Amino acid sequence: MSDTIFAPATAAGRAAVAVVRVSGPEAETAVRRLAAGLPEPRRATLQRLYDAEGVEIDRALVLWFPGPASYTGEDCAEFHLHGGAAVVGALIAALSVMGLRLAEPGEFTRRAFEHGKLDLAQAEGVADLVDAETEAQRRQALEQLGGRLSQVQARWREALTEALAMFEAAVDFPDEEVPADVAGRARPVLEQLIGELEAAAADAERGERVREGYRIALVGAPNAGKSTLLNALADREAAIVTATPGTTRDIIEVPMVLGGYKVLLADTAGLRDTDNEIEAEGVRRARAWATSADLRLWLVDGSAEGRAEVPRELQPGDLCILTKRDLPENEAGWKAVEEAAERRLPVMAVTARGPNDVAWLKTTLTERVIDALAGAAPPAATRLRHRDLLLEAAERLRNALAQDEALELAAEDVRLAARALDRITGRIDPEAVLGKIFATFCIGK
Ligand SMILES: Nc1nc2c(c(=O)[nH]1)N(C=O)[C@@H](CNc1ccc(C(=O)N[C@@H](CCC(=O)O)C(=O)O)cc1)CN2
Repeated sequence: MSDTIFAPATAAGRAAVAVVRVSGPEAETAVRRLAAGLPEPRRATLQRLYDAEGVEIDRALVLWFPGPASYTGEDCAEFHLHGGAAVVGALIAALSVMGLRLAEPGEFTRRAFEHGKLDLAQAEGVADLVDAETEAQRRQALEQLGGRLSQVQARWREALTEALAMFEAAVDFPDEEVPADVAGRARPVLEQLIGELEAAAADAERGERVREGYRIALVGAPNAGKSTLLNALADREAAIVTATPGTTRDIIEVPMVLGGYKVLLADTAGLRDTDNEIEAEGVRRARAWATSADLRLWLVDGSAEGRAEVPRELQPGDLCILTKRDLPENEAGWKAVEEAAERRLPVMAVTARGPNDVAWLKTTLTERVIDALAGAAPPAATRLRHRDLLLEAAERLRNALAQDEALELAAEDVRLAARALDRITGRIDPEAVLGKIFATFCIGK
């Protein structure tokens, strides 16, 4: 199998221009065979491309990036073709005939990682940037690609290396001139680090929300007006609306963008006891979605008789929305206001028929999303993978501190914490530890 890969870099479909990329040792040969010659490095050159039979494929812009100064670190070439599917197909066929192979997903970036052009966190930034649909996602991904997480990781890693050097010096050279209170000196360093790691792990949740969407659940009794409000907020008929209670059974998730952030708004089955197996499953799913959501809107038909049950999923900071404000307010509305006051939930009375009400609610939701996700700076950690590794590192350091006099065991815990941090950027550097010992303590001579 060839070590030289190719792939369309642009999406399939009708487009003015399509880009096909090639990376690997055969890239130069491929360009020479297809075009009249090798263009000057990194300079777009208009060339006629021919297949092995001498049939013209296209008049294209060809770019030549000799390694290692290329995206992947290998010899790379790009063909900027006319966007037709047949044009792309003809070039791909010609490259295949030469023995090059179609790249696997992410393989160009993987090669960039393997050649040290990017670390793992930056590679994730590339993936997130390609997926970015909102401004917030774009900013966050660009920070990660730019090495924000890598830089904080390097700072933590440095502190750990120093702490480890102290422990290892005390273990390996007990008779030398090592400061006797080595563990004592390492303690405040590790304590501070644990705090920073745990704070970054908590902040990673913000990063995950930016990537995946802030989740808002519409909950309440059947016929409270959840689907109508969802449609009004989404500005399209996403959910079926009928007068029959229990119409919505599955969860209807509508992606929206509020204030530059991705939001998932979910209409859920009306909460009630039911013998209908399908509806009961819908209620179970509604409760689960609502529990894990970032914000719940408790909808109550303010014009109804009786008293609406308070969903047990409600949390502090949720909103109570009285619907059908265009109808005369009734007992259900008054009772809900009382319940909301008791729980200190803000109340808004709206009608989905009134565009101003819908706009006002949207503004309120936008403020909530911004409050939750826009910090002073974008989060450094942005994925569950980062969060897990940060928490693992913090946990190892807590163990290290609990080792007390057992320096060897403490050193091992610190080493495991370092390994967890290394996995964030995907690199391991044990040489650095030894280097630090001799640099800081001048032992051995
Ligand atoms: N046509 C095209 N546009 C693209 C890309 C691409 O590969 N091709 N990119 C791909 O995702 C992004 C740009 N990222 C790139 C990152 C590094 C290098 C590169 O050649 N790096 C070399 C040289 C750096 C320099 O001279 O400044 C290196 O790192 O050594 C190229 C593109 C977005 N736009």
